Amino acid sequence: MTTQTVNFANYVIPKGTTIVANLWAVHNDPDVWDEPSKFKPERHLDDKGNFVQSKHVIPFSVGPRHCLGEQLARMKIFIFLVSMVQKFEFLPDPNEPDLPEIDDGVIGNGFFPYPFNFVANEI
Ligand code: HEM
Repeated sequence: MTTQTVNFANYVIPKGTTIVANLWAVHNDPDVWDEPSKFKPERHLDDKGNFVQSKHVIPFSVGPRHCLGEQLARMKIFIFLVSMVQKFEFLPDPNEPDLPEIDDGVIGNGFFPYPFNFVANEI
């Protein structure tokens, strides 16, 4: 929250305004990412297939107010996803095979895809 009125890039931000960083814009910056709205996990691999960390991927934000729960969240997401893909095969719902576009969704506190159904078959 601004503690005083701020002049920034031709905008006047009044005292007491809550500021939220637009991390979606960072993750979809066409100056950094080739076709940012396309699902291309290989963009994070080098030519030997090793993962390459990028300073432009900041879902937990950066700086003094970055997420305090980052390590816990990363561990939980890893354990959850690995457990799921070890036990299930995920397939599109045959009754609704068209998945929503990856860049189409609802903007709020984050950017969320529209709901869709899928089938999980136990392996
Ligand atoms: C995928 C999961 C999560 C994501 C993507 C995420 C993301 C973020 C982001 C972007 C911020 C900075 C918000 C801002 O601009 O002020 C933040 C702050 C924070 N997060 Fe998370 N978070 C996650 C999970 C968690 C968990 C599991 C915890 C606690 C158990 C947590 C605790 C916090 C706290 C305490 C702050 C405030 C830090 C401060 O203002 O100094 N987060 N988080």
